[in-house]
Amino acid sequence: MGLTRQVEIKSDGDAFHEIFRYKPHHISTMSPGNIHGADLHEGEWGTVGSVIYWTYTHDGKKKTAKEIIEAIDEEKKSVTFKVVEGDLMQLYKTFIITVHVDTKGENNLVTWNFEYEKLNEAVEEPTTLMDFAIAVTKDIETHHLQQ
Ligand SMILES: CC[C@@H](C)C[C@@H](CC)C(C)C
Repeated sequence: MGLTRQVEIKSDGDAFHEIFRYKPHHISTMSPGNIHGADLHEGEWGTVGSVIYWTYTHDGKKKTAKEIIEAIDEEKKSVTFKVVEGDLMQLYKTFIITVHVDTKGENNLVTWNFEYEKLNEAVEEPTTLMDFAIAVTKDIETHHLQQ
């Protein structure tokens, strides 16, 4: 199962990619209502295999997610996170999040992609988490435009 949403940002696409690759721990200052922290548990920032522990508020509830960076494509400016622990694992067998920035045109197009398997048919599509990702995207854009 998959879910994809795209949103244009007016701020610099390379800077946006850098945030999710090298500085996810900066997002809590840019989107404090959504992201409370991103701690490096293993490896180095921005490397495949590194493990990041997120604390965030989604649907009004405090949640956590432990994610491994599974892939980084510098050329395509994409980062792929595999969720391995936390609230999402109570609903989904697997959950993979890819964030990609297309900086070709004069605008920058951010694409969020969720690939997931539900634990059972009653589990809903993660549309509110996608809304959350878009909200975080816009907060990062606002922060970068203010600089
Ligand atoms: C499911 C945990 C969240 C905090 C993941 C974030 C990107 C990896 C969020 C912005 C979708």
